[in-house]
Amino acid sequence: MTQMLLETDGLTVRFGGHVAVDSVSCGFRAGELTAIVGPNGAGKTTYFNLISGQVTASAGTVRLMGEDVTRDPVASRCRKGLGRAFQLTNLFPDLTVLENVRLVIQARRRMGFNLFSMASSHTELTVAAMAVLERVRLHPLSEQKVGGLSHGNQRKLEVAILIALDPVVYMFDEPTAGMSVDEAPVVLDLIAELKAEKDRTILLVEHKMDVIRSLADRIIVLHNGALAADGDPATVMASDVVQEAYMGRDLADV
Ligand SMILES: Nc1ncnc2c1ncn2[C@@H]1O[C@H](COP(=O)(O)OP(=O)(O)OP(=O)(O)O)[C@@H](O)[C@H]1O
Repeated sequence: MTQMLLETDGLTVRFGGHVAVDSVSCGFRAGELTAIVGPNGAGKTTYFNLISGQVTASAGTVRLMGEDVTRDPVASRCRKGLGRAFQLTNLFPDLTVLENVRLVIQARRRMGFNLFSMASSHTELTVAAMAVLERVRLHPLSEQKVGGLSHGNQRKLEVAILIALDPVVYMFDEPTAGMSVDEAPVVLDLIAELKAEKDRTILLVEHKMDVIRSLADRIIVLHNGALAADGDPATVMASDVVQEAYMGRDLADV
């Protein structure tokens, strides 16, 4: 059986008396893109926050390649291979697009700053950073300051930074939100390329059905914080649970 890269087991968080994520047990395999769907307030973002470490679990576990990371802070999970697009954008607005990506590659390789100043390593890092920028079609803007980028290009840069980190688990929160119609396909094609690499797993919180249809191998549905459905897209989309959830009726009646 393909290895589970990420697993949550009984993952739960309570905010006061409210259970935002309710005992979610789920495994994510290499080569699989899982869309996480559900109505507003279902717990999708909170589930992502629990996995990436922004929110601490009240109960349950998160395992990354078999290792329990439930108590690890965000940065530690990131080093161990968990990559979430927005959390990584500690972008330096006064540095260029290229410099931002180059710093991430440098940090990943744990090279010292003295090495950075050496011409050979600097050139090698630049080549690697440019290759990443070409993948997101940002290479023509490599010398632009990040602070001056359009919203769509900043989102692309988030994806570039994520690729530069080379995680085993990619987490995307509505990756094309706010992008123009000609910008979105670049990011969606890139996610499809990452999926084709087969040795990663990709989690996608997404509301747009056309995006889900084109990319997802599997859909999980959260409702009131709990796992309401899990399976292949055709079956899940046709299920009562999804039909009812998206029509806003109470799932308790289904
Ligand atoms: N820090 C918090 N403190 C208190 N309640 C919270 C907190 N974070 C989330 N919640 C609540 O948990 C529930 C789940 O919220 P969450 O944002 O995860 O839903 P979602 O499925 O991502 O919704 P949307 O699609 O609107 O983004 C909501 O009722 C929300 O109000």
